[in-house]
Parts: sequence; C-alpha cells; structure tokens
Amino acid sequence: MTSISDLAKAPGLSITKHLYQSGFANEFATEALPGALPVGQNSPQQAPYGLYAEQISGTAFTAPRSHNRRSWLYRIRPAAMHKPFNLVESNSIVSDFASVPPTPPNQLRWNPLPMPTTPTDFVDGWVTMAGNGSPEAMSGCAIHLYAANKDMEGRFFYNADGELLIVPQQGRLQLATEMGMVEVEPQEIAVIPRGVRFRVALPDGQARGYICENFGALFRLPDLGVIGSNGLANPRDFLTPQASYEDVEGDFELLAKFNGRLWSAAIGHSPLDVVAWHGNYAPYKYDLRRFNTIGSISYDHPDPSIFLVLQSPSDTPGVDSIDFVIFPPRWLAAENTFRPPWFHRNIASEFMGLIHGEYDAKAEGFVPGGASLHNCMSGHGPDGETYEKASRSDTSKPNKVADTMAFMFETPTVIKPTKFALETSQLQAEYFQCWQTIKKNFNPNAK
Ligand SMILES: O=C(O)Cc1cc(O)ccc1O
Ligand SMILES: [Fe+2]
Repeated sequence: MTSISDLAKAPGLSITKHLYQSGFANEFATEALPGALPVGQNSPQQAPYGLYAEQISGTAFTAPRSHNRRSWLYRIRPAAMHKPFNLVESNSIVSDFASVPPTPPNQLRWNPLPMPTTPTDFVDGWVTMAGNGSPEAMSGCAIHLYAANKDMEGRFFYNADGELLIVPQQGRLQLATEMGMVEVEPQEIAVIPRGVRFRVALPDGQARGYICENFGALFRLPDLGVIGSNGLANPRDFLTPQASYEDVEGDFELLAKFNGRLWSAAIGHSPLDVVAWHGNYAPYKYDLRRFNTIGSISYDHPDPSIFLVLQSPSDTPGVDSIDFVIFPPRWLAAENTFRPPWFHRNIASEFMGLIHGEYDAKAEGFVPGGASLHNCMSGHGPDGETYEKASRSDTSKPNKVADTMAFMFETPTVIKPTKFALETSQLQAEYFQCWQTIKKNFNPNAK
C-alpha cells in the first residue's frame, strides 16, 4: 500500500493517470484498502476495518438533486478530534472587503510577486490582492497570490470560507488532501472544496500562482446551449484523486480559515487518514491545455464568455458570481476584423493573470505571474502598440495565437483591491500610459 507520505517523498514524482478518477462531480467511489467502503449503506453500526463514517456536505441537504454535493468518508479518526482553535493574526490574508481603501476606477496592473527570501510554505505565502462579498454572506470571492519555497511540514489546512481554485503559474504543487493526492503544474488548475483538509508540497522547491477563494455557490461547468453536447472544458478531463491515506501520529497543527480569519489548533494525528470515500464532493484538477476553444470563423471577436471554463452561479439567472475564463492558444480567422480583444467597458469587473507567454491584447507590461484589474465601466482594451499592429494586419489568412495562457476571474460586483495591492511596489504606476499613444485618426472627409 502506497501512502500519501510515500508519494510525497518520491523524487521526481509524477502521479499517473490511474491515481485519478475522471469526470466532473461524478458519484465517485474509491477505497485504498479492499472492502473499506460499506456496501448498501453509508453509516453501518461499525464500518469496515474499524473506520469511522463521516459525511461532508458542500450544499444544503435539501438542494435539488442536480446540485446536491456531499461525500461519505471512512477514516481512522473523525474530523472532530483536535484541540480548540486559537486566532492567528494575519496581515496578508484579507476577507473583509468592506474595510479596504476606496477602490479607484483606474486600470491597475501589477508585476509578479518576488519569490520569498525566507522559508515560506503555501499558506504563509498567501497575499490577498482583491475581492468582494464576504465569507459571512457566502457570496463573492477573494483573489490571492501565493509564492512559497517550503513544503508544509506537520501542518494541515482547510478553508471553511470557500472552495479554492488554485492556478499555478510557476512550479508544481502536490496537494495531499483527505480524499487523495492531486498534483498540478502550471497550465493546470486544482479545486479544493470548502472544508477539505490538505497539505502542500513543492516538488520544484518553489512555486507561485493565483487563488480564487469562492465564497459562493460551487464552481460548475457552464451549459453549452447551441454549442451542443461537447466543447469548452469537457467533463471527462476533470480528474479526482483515488483514496490514499496516512496513519501517522505526532504533534501537528490544523490551520483553518473560518469566517474571514485564520485559526490554529493542535492535532495529534494526520487528518489525511481517509481510507475510502464515495460521493460527488471532492477535489479535482483540470489541464487548461485540454480546453476546446470555440471562436469566430466569419467575422468579429466574440464576447469572452465563449472561453468560460467554470462558473459559480448567482441567484440571478444568467449572471454568475464568478466566471473563470481562459485565453488559450488558438487560431484567429475572422476576416476584415480587428482580431484582438476590442476596446470596451463592462458592467462586470475583470481580474486577469498570465500563466504563460504573452496576452494578445497587450504588447508588453503584462508578464507571466503579473496581474491586472479592470473594474466596472473602466475603459480598457488593446494597448496602443497592439492597436497599430492589429488594425493593419492581413486578415485574409488565419493567424495562430501560440504560446499563451491568460485567465480572468470575472465578477458582477466591483473587485476591490486591498491596501497591499494599492501600495505594493509591484503596482505599475505607469500602466495608463499604454493607452496614451493612441492616435486620433478621425477625418470627417475620409471613410
Ligand atoms: O479585457 C480583457 O482583455 C479581457 C477580455 C477579452 C476579450 O477577448 C474580450 C473582452 C474582454 O474583457
Ligand atoms: Fe476586459
């Protein structure tokens, strides 16, 4: 039997496909020991192997069957078994967006976070850039960056405030979770559901990326409407781990993010002790390079909703609380068309990051690991240089946008930058300049 800790120690580890189950939010069933899953019921008087049965629910008990998400875990010790939590002061993690400084309508852009110079693990390496809503209201999101250079050792983390959409930009992450091991590399994403405990190791020694902490409804795949039954992110490409456990005792720490604050409790064993589980509430990963990109093959640049990977729906039909959108490599074929993103102002607010390469609306300044924020009705779009090139390019032939992977967290309410984001030296004070070179071409006598 290979335990999670054996896996985490293996040098050059590459988790192979057989350690995952495929499909989005399927009714999975997985056991690390044969017969560990009870048959025909969830909570027998005594579970196999002396395990404790425990349910984790991610939606209301009474949610419609199509949205209902929960799993049954068969574990060595119940999740209740730990000492009381104490508050941990954190200056870098923000969940209270009512008390951040006034949000300017300026276009904002940041350089990448530097890698830490002192030992910093995944949780210590979070810094909140922006967000809206609140954990208490169970709506909105916090957008964090992480930069870490140390494995989490002897400590485990869970987030009661929301599910975590993790977007690595540099370095792989080994996410040893209660429900099995999820390994991701840049251009892949991982989602850890609210409440699921995990520990992070960095097989490349350091790692950097983005996190969207979703306070609201669980991410799901969008409907496809007239696209049909296939396309965008295909369900079979979402991978959920097989059960894998460790039976370890020691003086460990359980960290929780709960109601906007960090809390720490002593725990005498590893909580990654789930020997078997079944259900549809579980971590998953997805390779963004598998996205089936759909676009215009006649004229004009479509709205970016065509690039939607995952949505967190709101209570208003057709309006999502969070859209996770990507801009992957693709062919552009629209004729007589300005092919990059157009100039625009939206009711929605847009936080963007760049995982790899260049973004087709920005000739320079938006670099991998960097970020930008264009809030509700703030004018933005291609920079002057991109406009000059793309407005003169030959559109009789297709061209490929290659070597790129940008993404956007888009929300219907204003995304408020934190004090850190507004004051950090990573903020590009001169960002607005990229639109100041745009020429006046207007000539009332020429058409
Ligand atoms: O601002 C951006 O670069 C994101 C974006 C891309 C696009 O193709 C259309 C609209 C949009 O907001
Ligand atoms: Fe935009």
